[in-house]
Amino acid sequence: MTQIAFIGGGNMASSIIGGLIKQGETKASLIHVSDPGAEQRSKLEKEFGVTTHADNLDAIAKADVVIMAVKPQMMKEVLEPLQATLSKRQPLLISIAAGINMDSLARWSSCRAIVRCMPNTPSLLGLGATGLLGSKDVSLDQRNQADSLLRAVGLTVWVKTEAEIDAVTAVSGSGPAYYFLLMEAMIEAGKKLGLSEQTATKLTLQTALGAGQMAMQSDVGPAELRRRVTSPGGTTERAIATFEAAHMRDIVDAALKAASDRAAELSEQLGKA
Ligand SMILES: NC(=O)C1=CN([C@@H]2O[C@H](COP(=O)(O)OP(=O)(O)OC[C@H]3O[C@@H](n4cnc5c(N)ncnc54)[C@H](OP(=O)(O)O)[C@@H]3O)[C@@H](O)[C@H]2O)C=CC1
Ligand SMILES: O=C(O)[C@@H]1CCC=N1
Repeated sequence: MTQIAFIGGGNMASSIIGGLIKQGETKASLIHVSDPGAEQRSKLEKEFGVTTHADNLDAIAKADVVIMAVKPQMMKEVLEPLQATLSKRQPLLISIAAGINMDSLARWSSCRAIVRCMPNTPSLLGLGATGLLGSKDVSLDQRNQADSLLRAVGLTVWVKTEAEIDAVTAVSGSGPAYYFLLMEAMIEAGKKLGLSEQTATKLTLQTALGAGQMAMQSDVGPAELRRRVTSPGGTTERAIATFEAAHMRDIVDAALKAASDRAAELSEQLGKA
């Protein structure tokens, strides 16, 4: 049975661990997590029943799959002390870090089989979206292993280049935050129009859920679904005209370009180390 080590047990690791266990993809007893925070370790143990370690080497001792879930800025200093062990054991190394390229991961870990992936936090609910990219030495079995781990927590999409991983980061890795921002803004606007915070929140969240489900289940695209809400001469038309006049599409375009550029910039800066 596949033993999985998570190096770093923060937000994204917790979302994936929670998803894996809830979806029954793996048993908690097969998951080892290392994190420097004693409080964080105890939270992970209580919440998910996984085994935790303060020392990263203890977490990877028997791992078949090592999932690197530390901040990009920490990756080099976390991987290098593990290099001798990783080089000897050659587990499948999966990195979820934004902006750390294959070349850096290979240099710092000495692993041959590497999968770079970009998940997102709704993985916790089994509703994640993950883009994956395999190194040339990843076997078909290892690709399938990475795919089934991430598929257990949502949708998976394989891409062919690191630039595409940066684009995935901009669209779906960071994406939940954009929707949360829109929700925050709608709640505030609803309050200004006289709704209580509780009512504005309930309506906003249910509308987001409904719109998402409808877009997923519909045989027509978002543009047509939007058109069906927009009665000629009605209320939606005025709201949409206001968004368009404020160049909302240009704002979204610029925001996603900024996220993707930042991933490439991190890759360049941190890869030099
Ligand atoms: N959050 C998200 O939505 C997404 C994040 N990612 C990627 O996931 C990675 C983690 O991000 P996120 O979960 O948000 O960040 P967090 O800060 O929540 O998690 C990182 C964890 O790593 C721990 N850590 C720090 N130093 C070490 C070390 N030496 N050894 C082991 N663990 C260590 C941190 O502990 P402490 O806090 O005590 O320093 C923290 O608990 C990043 O690379 C990010 O790019 C990818 C997709 C989406
Ligand atoms: O903000 C970040 O850098 C990470 C990567 C994608 C989502 N969170």
